Formats: sequence, structure tokens, C-alpha cells
Amino acid sequence: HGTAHESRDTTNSQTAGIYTSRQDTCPTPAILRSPRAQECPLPGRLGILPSIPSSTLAWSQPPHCLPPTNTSRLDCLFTLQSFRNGHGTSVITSTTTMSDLVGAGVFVDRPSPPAAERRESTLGKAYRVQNVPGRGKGVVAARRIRQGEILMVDVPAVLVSMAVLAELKPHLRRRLIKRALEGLPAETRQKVEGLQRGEGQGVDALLGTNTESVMLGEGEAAEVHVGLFAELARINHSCRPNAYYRFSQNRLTMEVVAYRTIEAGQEVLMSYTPLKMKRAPRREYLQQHWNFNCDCPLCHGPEEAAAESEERRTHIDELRATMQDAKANGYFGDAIAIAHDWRDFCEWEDLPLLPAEFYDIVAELHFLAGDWEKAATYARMAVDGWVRFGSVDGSRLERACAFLERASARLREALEPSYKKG
Ligand SMILES: C[S@@+](CC[C@H](N)C(=O)[O-])C[C@H]1O[C@@H](n2cnc3c(N)ncnc32)[C@H](O)[C@@H]1O
Repeated sequence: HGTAHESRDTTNSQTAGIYTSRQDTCPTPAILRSPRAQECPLPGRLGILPSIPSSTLAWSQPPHCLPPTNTSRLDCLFTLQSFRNGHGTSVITSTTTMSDLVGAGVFVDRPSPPAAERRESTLGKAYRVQNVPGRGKGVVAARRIRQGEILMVDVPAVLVSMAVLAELKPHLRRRLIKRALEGLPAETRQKVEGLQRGEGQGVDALLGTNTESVMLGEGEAAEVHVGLFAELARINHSCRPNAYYRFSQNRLTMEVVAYRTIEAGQEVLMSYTPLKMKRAPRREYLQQHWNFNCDCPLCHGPEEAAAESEERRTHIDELRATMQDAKANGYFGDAIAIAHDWRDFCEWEDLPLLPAEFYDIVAELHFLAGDWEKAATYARMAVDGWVRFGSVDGSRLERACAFLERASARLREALEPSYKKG
């Protein structure tokens, strides 16, 4: 929930061209501005800069690279103005991470899945940004939003590696981010500049209150990045949220999903803190990092109800951990029973799981337990669930389909012992 990000399905990635960037090749001197980066031959991973493998797309300006601080990485600012129909994006990251993104086809525009298209065209836009008393601007439902519906799809105006942010002196950091913003198309830049500012100088004030962290990169090389998503940045906080976000590295996209039905006119709210955080530290964190005093029911409502909610959230966490333990130790029947308790507690706390998420888990547990029939039944329901609430990242659906095939094949084998022979 909340900060969950989906892992990338590498089997589906378009690998053409990417690994060339990892060879020990010298960079084109004109592209690399830093005098040190022009030394040749370059060590291991500093290789040539990733380029987008398509004739219609190219970086809008030569990547701007920072002087390397060590021999194992090179960080650059990459700007692509045409990204997602002219929204544009500026990414400051290592050449290794950028190669992974390019290789996965992140920068190639693909049509959204039919479910998302249908929703927009028949039901209309789900939300509008407007003033909300006491909270500046906020996101309000423009129509009824159903439970599980993806109500917002946003892409980053800027994405910066945390390692780069930590390494740079403040004035250099601000200069680099400014450069990243200046490279964006005018409309996106204006939208970003219109966002609410927190404390701090220049662009620091902008990043401080309008960013989310996401993971980018493959396996051990995955790194925390800070993303400025200009639509998402308008969503206010509640400790009892009615929506959450999930990030797709595959599509470089943030999706906001409704936990429950949100009626027209109601504000869309997500939690800026982990849901299991206790009241006192949570309030302090919101005050310190986000500069506001939370007035949600869990912070200001009756103590007793807040304590009960805290207990349930702790229990939800424990149930998930116990379920994973049971699975790891081969107690699949127990794990299935705990999974049901877990789902019930999430619902009780008004933070329901997506049906497809639950079915995915239970299907796998039945499979491990050797009950092919139940595995196939749940796998089928998972597939239906992912189709119905189609994410822009199709990898969950693809995985569910592949799993359904495996479970169905096992079931057929079990039902027809002669199946294999004939
Ligand atoms: C990501 S922005 C949200 C959008 C912002 N309200 C705006 O006008 O653009 C985060 C800032 O919104 C305000 N905010 C968010 N949730 C709030 C809440 N529950 N109560 C009061 N202010 C809130 C705080 O000033 C916070 O630093």
C-alpha cells in the first residue's frame, strides 16, 4: 500500500541497444562537458550515454553530465520534451539506471490499455483541482469514483536520484534542478511553478513539499529517486485516506487508486506517512516535513476509536508477516487461512486490498499446496480483476495470465492422467 512500487517484468523488456552503454567506450566529448569525463579510456560502467532506440525520439538536448565523483558511475540530466504526448520529463540519474529505463522501453509511447480508455471516454475525468478550505488546493472527485478505480495517471516532470541530491552542494543542486525544469515544455514548467511551495530556497521549496520517492533501476542497482509529479502533488493528506498511489517503473507512471467509493464533491486524500505509524510520531512528522497540523479524524477524533484503528493496523502488518512466514516454511494451508484474515482486517480498517491482489496471493498458495483446481479458480479471478481495473502497467496482468496457464496445465494433467502421453 501507499509507497508500493511494482517490480519490473524484465522478460518483457525491449533490450535492443541498451547494453552498449555499459561497454568501455569513450563518451562523445561534445556531449560530456566535464573535463574529467573526457578522459579516455573510461572505466567500466561509465560507457557511452544511453540513446533512445527509435528514429522518432531523441533527447531534446545533449545530456548534461556531472563531474564523476568516483569511477563507478556517471550521473547526467536527460530531458525528453516529447515524453507522453508533450508532457515532457527531465531525469537526473546514473547512466546505468538510464540504460535500464531506455532498455525497458519506458520512453516509447504505447497506447493505454482499453479499460483506462473506456473509463475516460464514457465516464469523463474523475477529478478536478480546486481550493479546499484550510489546505490550499486539493483534488476533488468530479464524479462518483468506484472502489479500485484508477482515478489519476501522472508522469514525472522531474526525477532525481537521491544519491545525486545527497552528493551535491546546495547551490549546485539548485542549479541542476533549475536546469532540469527549464528543459521542460512551457505548459509543464508553468504547472510545476504554480505548485505550492514549502520552506527552503528556490527550487528546494518546490521539491520539499511536492515530491514522492520511487525506486528506479534493476536488482541490486535499484536506487531511490525523488519524483515531482505535478498532478499527484495536489493531493492532500489524511491518516484515513480514501486513495493510494502505485508507481510503475515500466511506464514511469504514477497511478492513484481509490480504496473505496468516493462520491462526487468529496476530496481525494492519501496518506503521506506509512499507515502503521502511531499517532504522536505521525503528527510530529507531518508538522516537521510537511508543515501542517493534521486535522483528520484519527488525529482529532475520539481517543478510543483512534487506538482501535492503530491496533488493527498493527495487526494487519503482523498478519501479512505471519502469512509470509507460513508460506516460507511450507505451511500453505495456514498461510491461506491467514491471508483471509488479513483481507478481512484490511476491509474492517477501510483499507481494502484490490481483489486481484488478494486472488494473486491465494492462487499461488493453493498452487504451492498442490490444489490445482483452487489455484486455477483464483488465478482466473485474478486475471479478471486485473483486466477490469486495468493498470497502465500491463505486467501484473501478464503475470496473472502466465500463472493461470501454469495452474490450468497442472489441473488438466491431474484430471487426465493420459494427457501427457497423448
Ligand atoms: C503535496 S502538497 C498538497 C497540495 C497543496 N495543498 C497545494 O495547494 O498544492 C502538500 C501540502 O499541502 C498541505 N496539506 C496537505 N494535506 C493537508 C492537510 N490534511 N491539512 C492541511 N494542509 C495540508 C500542506 O501545506 C502540505 O505541505
